[in-house]
Order: sequence, then C-alpha cells, then structure tokens
Amino acid sequence: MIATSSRPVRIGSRKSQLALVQTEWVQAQLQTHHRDRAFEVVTMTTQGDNILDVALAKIGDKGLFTKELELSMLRGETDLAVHSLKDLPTKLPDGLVLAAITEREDPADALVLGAKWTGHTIDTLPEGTVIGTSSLRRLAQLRHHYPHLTFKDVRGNLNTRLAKLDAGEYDALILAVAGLRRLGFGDRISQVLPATVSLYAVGQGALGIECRADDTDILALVKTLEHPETAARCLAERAFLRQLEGGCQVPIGVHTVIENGQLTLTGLVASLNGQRLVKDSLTGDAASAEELGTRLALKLREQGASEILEEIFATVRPER
Ligand SMILES: NCc1[nH]cc(CCC(=O)O)c1CC(=O)O
Repeated sequence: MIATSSRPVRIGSRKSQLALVQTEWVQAQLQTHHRDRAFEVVTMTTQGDNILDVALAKIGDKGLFTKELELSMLRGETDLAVHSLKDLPTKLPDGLVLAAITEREDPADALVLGAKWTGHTIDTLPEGTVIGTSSLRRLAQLRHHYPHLTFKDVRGNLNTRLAKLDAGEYDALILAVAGLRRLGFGDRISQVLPATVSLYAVGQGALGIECRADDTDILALVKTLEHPETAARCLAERAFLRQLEGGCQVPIGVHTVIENGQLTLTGLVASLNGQRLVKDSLTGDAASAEELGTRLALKLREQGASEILEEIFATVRPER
C-alpha cells in the first residue's frame, strides 16, 4: 500500500535559467538524503520576471521575485520554494518560514569586461567607461571609489545582460560571482571585487528554502540541506538589513567571516550618490548571529546611517 506521505513533494521555482539550476540542485540534494520520497519541480512566473523595463531600484515593492511562490505554498499547491536568498525579503508572510539556508557560493561581486578591455581591472578603466549595474548597492559603492566611471542601468537575466555587453551597449558589467558560476559563465569573470571595493548583498550566493511554518514533515526534510556556517552568516546579515530597511531598496552591503565560532559582520550603508558611506564591524558568538546583526545596524544608525536612509526613502519611495 502506498502511504499518503509518499505523494511527491512539490518544489516551487521561478522559471529563469538560474532559478532552475538552483532548484534542480536542491531537488537532487533532497533526493540523495531522502531516497524513499519523490520530488517534483513546479515552475511559475513572478512579478519581477514580467517587469523588465523599469529600473529595479525604482520598484519599491519587496518580494517581487517571491510572492507568487509564497501564495502557492499558502494555497497548498506547493510544499516548499527555493529562492536566491538575496531576493527573499527579511520579513516573511505569516504562516511561512525560512526553513534552511544552503552552502554559499563565493558571495562577492564580479567585474565582467567587454572584449576590448581585456587585461584591465576596475582600477585601470579610464574616465567615461560605461559600467552596467542595476543595484543601488553596487552603484553607490562604485561611484564612491570610481567617480570617473559612468554607470548605466541594466536589466534582464544573465544571458540578456551578457549579450548586451557583447553587443557593446556597456564596457563592463558588475554581476554576482555566484550566478555566473552556477550558469557556467565563470570564465567571463575578469575580476572578483574585493571587500574594499564592494561589500556584497545580504544573502548573496546562498539559497533560501521556504516552507509552511506548521509543515513539520517538510521542515525536517529541508533541514538536512542546511549549512550551519552559511546560515549563521546569513542570519546575521538578514537581521542587519531588517533593522535598516524601510520598504524600499537601499544601498546596503555586508561581509561576514566565521573563525573559531566567532562571527565578524561588516556592514555598510551608502548614500545614492556614493558620497557618504557609513561602515563598521562587530564580532560576536556565531550562535547569536541575529543579535549581532541588529546591534551592528543600531551602531551604524548612531554613525549617520539613519540620515542617509531617510534621505533615500524621501527620494525613491514609489508613488502608490
Ligand atoms: N538580483 C538578481 C540576482 N539574484 C540572485 C543572483 C545571483 C547571485 C546570488 O545567488 O546571490 C542575481 C544576479 C546578480 O546579482 O548578478
């Protein structure tokens, strides 16, 4: 007799190539850990996949890439969802939880140069070179360090962006190392940007698995994929962001390391023009990761981050 629990576990995913590669990896991992269960992938389009003509920074809404996946779990049509952790809002809808965080790829940002700039680094690119990025975080930090470069918004999936670079619309792009490597474009990386140039996005390079809070069966299945060190780092980063954000995208970057159980979190809040950067670090027990994140956020607020954030909320808060 087939038990009810042998019904396939349904994994929700976006349809983008990167999302599918990530979800299929999670599916394969779950299958290895739970050979007696069946796992199937259910794909869906999210709001963020449809809005391709508006600069992402101007869309204040949280959860653009996650909402449809969450609604499907709440309706009982899927059992879990796989997200790029950096796209998952720091506050989840009632009834859903972040059940596991998987091992992180390199969380850094990468410089991808157009063919005519081969041999250059971000430091040697001349005045007026056009850099494509759609992230306020990358924009603010790079404007700060390289005011002579020109920045231009770029949208679309990774393939589209690389095609635009190759067509000469940009001289270079800044993209996450993780996404490039996962899609087999690791050889396009010209330079991995050091923390002195660009602090990464909260959760960048890690996958977040979300499920219903009361689904003990799925919670237990998914927990087997958790990577404790990545989880501690990302929980600190997410607590930091949660304390600072106020309903729209802001230039916030982080860097985390764990050594002998001690977690060091570096965080940065920047003004949009990159002229003001507030940056500091805290070290504490990795077991109290979230508390560390919150404390660092409050510390930055005391150092001027609150003024920067208020100014940004006043400028880019979307009209509704
Ligand atoms: N915002 C888009 C996005 N969401 C996740 C990744 C890939 C990297 C990751 O897993 O963090 C990317 C692309 C990018 O930022 O270059």
